[in-house]
Amino acid sequence: MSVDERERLVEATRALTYAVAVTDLPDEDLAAVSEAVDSLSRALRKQTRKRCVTESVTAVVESRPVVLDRYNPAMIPLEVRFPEDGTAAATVTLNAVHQGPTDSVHGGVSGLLMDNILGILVQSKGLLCVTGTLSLRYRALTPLDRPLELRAEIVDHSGRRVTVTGWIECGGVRTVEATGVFIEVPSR
Ligand SMILES: CCCCCCCCCCCCCCCC(=O)SCCNC(=O)CCNC(=O)[C@H](O)C(C)(C)COP(=O)(O)OP(=O)(O)OC[C@H]1O[C@@H](n2cnc3c(N)ncnc32)[C@H](O)[C@@H]1OP(=O)(O)O
Repeated sequence: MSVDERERLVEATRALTYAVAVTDLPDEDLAAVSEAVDSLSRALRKQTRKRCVTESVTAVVESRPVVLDRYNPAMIPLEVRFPEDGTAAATVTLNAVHQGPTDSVHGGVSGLLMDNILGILVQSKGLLCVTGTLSLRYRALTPLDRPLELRAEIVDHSGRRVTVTGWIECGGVRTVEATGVFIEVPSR
């Protein structure tokens, strides 16, 4: 399967996940759809690999946007830009699939987004790190179906510890603040 065809399949699968989450069809119609989905799963599993396709960490170059989790339908694809001020930025809109409180983003999903944008910023500086500690402050509910602005900036680098802060804003309102301590690890 070419990479573009894989991306198309992943996008179609995300659309299916959304449709499953919000469908209001009666049970008798759902039974037929379930059979069709089972049949697609069987077709795909005729040939498998052990892990999801991922981009190489070394492919991350600051100043060139990267797309995280492009090929994993269970994750949120995130196109990250690297502005000249040394930060990382991304815009994403989430839907019912990622709901926590009514009409709002699940707090764990916000944590995932923060970990990813903080982590990719560190990676973009050529520092191979894992997340040591991630702290989150939820200042307000983060809405679904509206563009969210994500940002990250490095505030300290001492020894193997890189400290990064970040936030999520919607319509100028900051809803989540994060601080991550990333620890440099030897390249594997
Ligand atoms: C083109 C497209 C390309 C795409 C390409 C994508 C690839 C790019 C994706 C990037 C976006 C992903 C971002 C997700 C990133 C994860 O999700 S990583 C997964 C979650 N994290 C983990 O699983 C980490 C598990 N923990 C560990 O492996 C180890 O505990 C650690 C963190 C390596 C530390 O162990 P260690 O090496 O034995 O460290 P140790 O000697 O005890 O301490 C070293 C220093 O770190 C400090 N430290 C140790 N642990 C901690 C801690 N937990 N908290 C704070 N400080 C700590 C110590 O205080 C010490 O500090 P100094 O005294 O040197 O100042």
